[in-house]
Formats: sequence, structure tokens, C-alpha cells
Amino acid sequence: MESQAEEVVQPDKDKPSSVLLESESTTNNGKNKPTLSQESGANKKTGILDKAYKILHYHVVPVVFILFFTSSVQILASLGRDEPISLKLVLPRLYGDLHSWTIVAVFTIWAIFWLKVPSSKTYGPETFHGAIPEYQDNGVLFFIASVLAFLGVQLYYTQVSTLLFWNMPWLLSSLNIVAFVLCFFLFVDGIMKPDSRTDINDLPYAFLFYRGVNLHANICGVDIKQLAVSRMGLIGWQLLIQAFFVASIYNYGFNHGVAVCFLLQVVYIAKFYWWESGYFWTLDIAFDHPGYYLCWGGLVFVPAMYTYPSYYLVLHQPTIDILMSIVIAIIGLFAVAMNFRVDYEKQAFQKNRHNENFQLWGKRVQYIPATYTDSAGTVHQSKLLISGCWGVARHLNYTFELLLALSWSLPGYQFGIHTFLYFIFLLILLVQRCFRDEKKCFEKYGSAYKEYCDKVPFRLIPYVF
Ligand SMILES: NC(=O)C1=CN([C@@H]2O[C@H](COP(=O)(O)OP(=O)(O)OC[C@H]3O[C@@H](n4cnc5c(N)ncnc54)[C@H](OP(=O)(O)O)[C@@H]3O)[C@@H](O)[C@H]2O)C=CC1
Ligand SMILES: CC(C)CCC[C@@H](C)[C@H]1CC[C@H]2C3=CC=C4C[C@@H](O)CC[C@]4(C)[C@H]3CC[C@]12C
Repeated sequence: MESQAEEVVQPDKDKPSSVLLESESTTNNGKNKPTLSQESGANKKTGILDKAYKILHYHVVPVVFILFFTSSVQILASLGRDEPISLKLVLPRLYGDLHSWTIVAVFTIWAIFWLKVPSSKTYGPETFHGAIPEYQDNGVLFFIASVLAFLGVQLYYTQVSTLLFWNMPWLLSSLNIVAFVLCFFLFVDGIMKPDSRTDINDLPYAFLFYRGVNLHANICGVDIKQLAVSRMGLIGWQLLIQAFFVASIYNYGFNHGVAVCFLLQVVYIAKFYWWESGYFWTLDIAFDHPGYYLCWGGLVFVPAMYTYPSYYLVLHQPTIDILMSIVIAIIGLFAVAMNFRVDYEKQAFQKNRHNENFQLWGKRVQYIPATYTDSAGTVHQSKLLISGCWGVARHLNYTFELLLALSWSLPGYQFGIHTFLYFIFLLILLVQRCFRDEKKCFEKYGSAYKEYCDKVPFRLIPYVF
């Protein structure tokens, strides 16, 4: 993928240099990174409210989130098969078992193998230290190989799908242990060898553990964010729903509602691998650090929460009628195509940024010229697209992402909230992400982003929000 940084222009002394993002600033040799106490002055939030916000943000939220989400995965595993939620049941499972450790070991080796085999490379945006992160660009091959290999296992060893389903609590425990070991290693390694010591000095350990210390980390040449999220997380999601689909057939035969739920997710995950190189330019990889949020999230939360609609349907047969299933499938396929389209329009526009005749929706593109200043003081010129999907709403890709998740939740509507839990989580995540992304863009582009918000006033749904 091409660099999204636009032309470099001479620093303009009269223009306020706007960009030092909160998340980026941690990699900035500490030159511009505000400490906790400096931040309060910079944010002009003084007094008790400011203190309370910081205590909440840096001390309370990380601890509460770690406790809440870590326990939530075992709760989900029990809930999905109508088991009582009791410590007596959960505690003996917390170390995993022979099956779960074997599965996790094979799965980890498989994912690492695909990150080590010779392949073309793709790159992420340059860091504040001037490094360009490199990623393995064999996502599509990895996806196809994983799906086929697991299909082979399912055909040869027919019990594997039901075994995976019944082993879920132990499997999640083993993944949980691997994820915590990894997070501790990254945390200690980061504290001992930080990108910049001043970046971490004022930050509480709980916050650093939750967020991660250094922006990019690799172990023996394996990029940890690519491994945890884009490889183990996403392929774990795919293989588990593949197992749950087959387990549901063993349980009550083929059901079109379950098939629609499964197929829509497969299309979505395949689409992700088709676009994987674009993922290295997103908030997660370019700005977020490998810590509990991303690593534990990718390794444990994705296999637990993202697969939950399919997990739940293994023991609960939907009775949705075939016409409804077809309508849901059509809406879901439309949503995934549109989600891809929105991301594609931005990517295509960025690639054609020097082409004034570039068209979207049959018209020459319109844009707002924007500039931003990097930490070295260099001013870059950029463009904010206001044509096509990016002129309809500021995060239309999220809207279709949500419509898609709603579609694959609908076949289980008769069971109440269960198959909608992922959709509810995603709704909260994406609404929060709208605000987070916009904060980042305001800091980066200043008045140009304000103009964009004026021209495109809605975030997700025109005239609603
Ligand atoms: N299932 C899940 O859990 C989740 C899925 N997703 C999906 O991942 C994909 C990527 O999402 P995400 O990374 O969050 O965000 P986006 O793909 O929406 O990218 C946001 C960035 O795009 C740039 N940008 C914003 N507006 C414009 C514009 N008008 N013109 C040009 N550039 C603009 C800005 O970055 P810049 O600095 O480059 O200008 C901004 O920070 C989406 O399909 C989303 O639905 C996302 C989150 C969770
Ligand atoms: C507190 C934690 C439990 C929260 C963990 C959150 C992470 C697991 C997820 C946060 C953002 C998610 C993703 C972003 C964008 C994506 C692109 C999409 O096409 C596929 C899914 C995903 C990779 C997705 C994966 C989970 C997160 C990293």
C-alpha cells in the first residue's frame, strides 16, 4: 500500500502546527509528549474534574476493563450452552486441558509459520522514529490454506468440530494464559527498553499493561500485532465458526438460518484478508500499542465474543423461515460489499491523490485540502474526501459494518439478546471509535477537519447521528 502521507511542504511559521496525537506522541522520543501533569495544562481541564478524569482514564478504566473482559469470556462460554455461571464450574477450567493446549500449540505454530515463510512484504505508516514497519503480505494465501487445512481435518477427524465446541471454556483458558504471558513479556520488555523513557515515566503500570508500552513490537522477526489480531484472532474466528457450523449440523441437521449466519461471517473474514494490507494503516496498527487491549483482545476476545452468535446456535436451532433467511443473506451481502466499497473509495482516492480527474460515482472527486505537521515540524499536504461515500457520512464504513453484524445476528432473534451480544459490543466499540477517530483527525488537520464536519455533518446515518 502506498504511503498516505501527502506532499511535504515547507513548514509554515504562521500556521499552528497541529499534529501530535495523544497516541502517536508516545513514540516521539518524549520531545513533545506531555507528561500527565503537563497534559492537564495543555487540555485546560483544571481542578477536580481534570484529576477525576485522569484517575478514571489511567488508573480505574484499565483495571476494571481487564477484570471485566477477562471474566466475560468464561461467562460467554457457559452462557452459550445454558450452563449455570458458577465459580465452582469455571475455576477447574482455568488452566486448560490437554486438548486445549494441543490445539493452541498447533494453531500458534501454524500462524507463526505463515509469518515466517518467504513472501512479499507490505508496509505501514512511518513511525515518529522514522521506522517503517514491515508486514507479511500473504493474508489471502494464509486464509485459504487455513480454511482448507481445517476442512481436511474436519473430514478426516469428524469429531473435531464437536470437540472444539465442547472444549471452548478450556480453549479460552489456554488462550488466556498465552495472551497474559505475551502481554507481561511485552510490558516488561517495553519498560526495560522503551522507545522513549519520558513517554512512560508518568504513566501508571496498569495503564501501560492495558495499552502496551512500545508502538511496535516483534519477537524473532514476528510482528506481534499482525500475529495476535490479524492472524490468530481473525483466523481463530474463521476456524471456530467453521467448527460450530459443522457441530450444529451434527446436532440438529442443516439449518439455513445457521448457514446464513456462518456464510456472512466467512465472506467478511475473507474480505478482511483481501484488504489486510489496508489494516496496517488503521488506528489499531498505526496508533495502538501491543498490550492487553490489542493482544489479549485479538487472542482471546475475538475467539470468544466475535464467534458467539455461531457458538450459541450450535445448541439452539433457529426456526426462522427460508424467505427471511434469504432476505437476511441479501442484506448482509449488500452490507459487506458496501463496507468494502467505503474503505476502497478512501484507499483509491489516496492512491490517486495527484490525479485531478479521478472520479467517484461518475463525477470528479471533491475534497478539502488539509495540512498537518509531524513531530519533526515538517508540514504535509493531505486531502479530505467529500465525494462518494465519504460525503454521505463520516464513518459510513462503520454503518455497514453494523448492518452486517446485525444481519448475521438475526437468524437467532427468537433467543432474545444472545446472538445480538456481538452486535451490541460492536455498536459501543464503533460509536466510541467515531469519537476517538475524530479527536485524532481534529488534532491532525485542525480547521480543515472542522470544515469536513460542517460539510458532512453526520457520523453514521444521515439526519440521525
Ligand atoms: N469488527 C470490528 O471489530 C471492527 C471493524 N472495523 C472496520 O475496519 C475498517 C477500518 O476502520 P478504522 O480503521 O476504524 O477507520 P477508517 O477506515 O474509517 O479510517 C479512519 C481514518 O481515515 C482518514 N479519513 C477520515 N476521513 C477521511 C476523509 N474524508 N478523506 C480521507 N481520509 C479520511 C483519517 O486518517 P488519516 O490520518 O489517514 O487522514 C481517519 O483517521 C472499517 O471497515 C471498519 O468497519 C473497525 C473497527 C472495529
Ligand atoms: C477491551 C478489549 C476486550 C477490547 C478488544 C478490542 C479488539 C479485540 C478489537 C478493537 C478493534 C477491533 C478490530 C478493528 C478492525 C478490524 C478490521 C475488520 O475488517 C476485521 C476485524 C478487525 C481486525 C477488529 C478485530 C478486533 C479489534 C482489534
